Amino acid sequence: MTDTRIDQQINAYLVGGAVRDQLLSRTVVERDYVVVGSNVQQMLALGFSQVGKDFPVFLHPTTKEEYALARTEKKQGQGYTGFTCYSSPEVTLEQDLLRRDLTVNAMALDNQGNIIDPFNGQQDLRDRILRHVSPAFVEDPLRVLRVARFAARYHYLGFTVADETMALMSQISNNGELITLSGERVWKEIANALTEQNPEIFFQLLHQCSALNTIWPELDNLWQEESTTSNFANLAEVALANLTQAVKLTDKTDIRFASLCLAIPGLNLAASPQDITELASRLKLPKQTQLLALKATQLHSLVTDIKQQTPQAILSLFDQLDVWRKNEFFDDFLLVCQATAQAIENAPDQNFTAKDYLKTLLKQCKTISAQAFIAQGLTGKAIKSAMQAEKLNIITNYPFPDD
Ligand SMILES: Nc1ccn([C@@H]2O[C@H](COP(=O)(O)OP(=O)(O)OP(=O)(O)O)[C@@H](O)[C@H]2O)c(=O)n1
Repeated sequence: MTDTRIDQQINAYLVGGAVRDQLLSRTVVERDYVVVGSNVQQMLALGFSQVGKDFPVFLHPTTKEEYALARTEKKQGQGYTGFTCYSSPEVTLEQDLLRRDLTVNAMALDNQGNIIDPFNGQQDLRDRILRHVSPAFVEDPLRVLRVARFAARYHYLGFTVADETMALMSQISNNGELITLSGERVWKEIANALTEQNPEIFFQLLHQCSALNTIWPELDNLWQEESTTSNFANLAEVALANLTQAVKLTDKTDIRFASLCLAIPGLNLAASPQDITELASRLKLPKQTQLLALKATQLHSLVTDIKQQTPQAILSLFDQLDVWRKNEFFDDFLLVCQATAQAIENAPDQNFTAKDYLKTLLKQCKTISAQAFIAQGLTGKAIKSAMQAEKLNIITNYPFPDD
């Protein structure tokens, strides 16, 4: 509910993603406003609370939506943080829109429903083009990742990046500006891109403009690595096919991320878990994301070659995945294996029997409880040994079914 008394006293415009998504008939998740002709004192007097520390952003007293004073930005130092913001009642709406990244993000809507569109964002929306607003685009290297992310999000609508914008993205990347982005920022963009409908577009574009080379060189190298399967020209195609299949199977970022990791040869070896750890510290991966990528790269081949596994190897797989305590983690691990297996076979709808087999086995193994052995008088380590033996027995008596 908006408070009309407050809204009548300021000159506010809906801006950015909300206008863009409204025009695309997509659900608007967040509404941001720009306020023209006001100042900090007036906003506070109207009951807004200030939240921005680098520039004046306020929360509306009733809706809690974000209202920022119109501002200009000027690049000072290197990288993402080197900006000076200037806000004053004289800064116009057009000046505020000019500092923005893409024309489709640089439109405003007034409270009468009029669209203010000085950079032809509506035309670019109709033409399905992501185009930068001004040469100042290059002042913020994060925009390289943002544009790739928007391209991934709107790919299903036919959006592409304008050639001249791609040229600026390459320029930023080749000038080494991406190094100034913190691991956290980069991971945030990657994680967001992974939630989109076509995240493979994000990585493809970042490769094309030479950004991937800096932010995730191990993945970028795959474009040079030949694939051993005839379905794919190089390992990058394998990685992106894994990801595309993972997207079909799940919304979970961790699974989608791990499916990409499986195509990276260095990470694929059980003997080199430190590779993931190194990647994790560089990209500031959340613990769970790291753990799934690590376990999936180390252990997925046991599932791919399930027919060759001894009962001991299967039990060891269960133990290493801590399946006795972590149901959901095991399910996630199996989905990573499934995505890769189906992608490699180029059979997205094929049954992944290894998953059903392992889940059934696990269910049976979980019926074994310590109680029965305690009742037999066993104590301490003997209980654990007896339980392991019983689990092995179950696995031995339930081999993987022949085709
Ligand atoms: N590096 C950035 C970040 C933001 N913006 C501008 O600030 C607006 C709001 O930013 P944000 O909320 O991050 O993006 P949205 O466009 O709302 O996108 P999303 O749907 O992902 O939230 C953008 O539309 C854009 O006009 C920008 O120009 N450059």
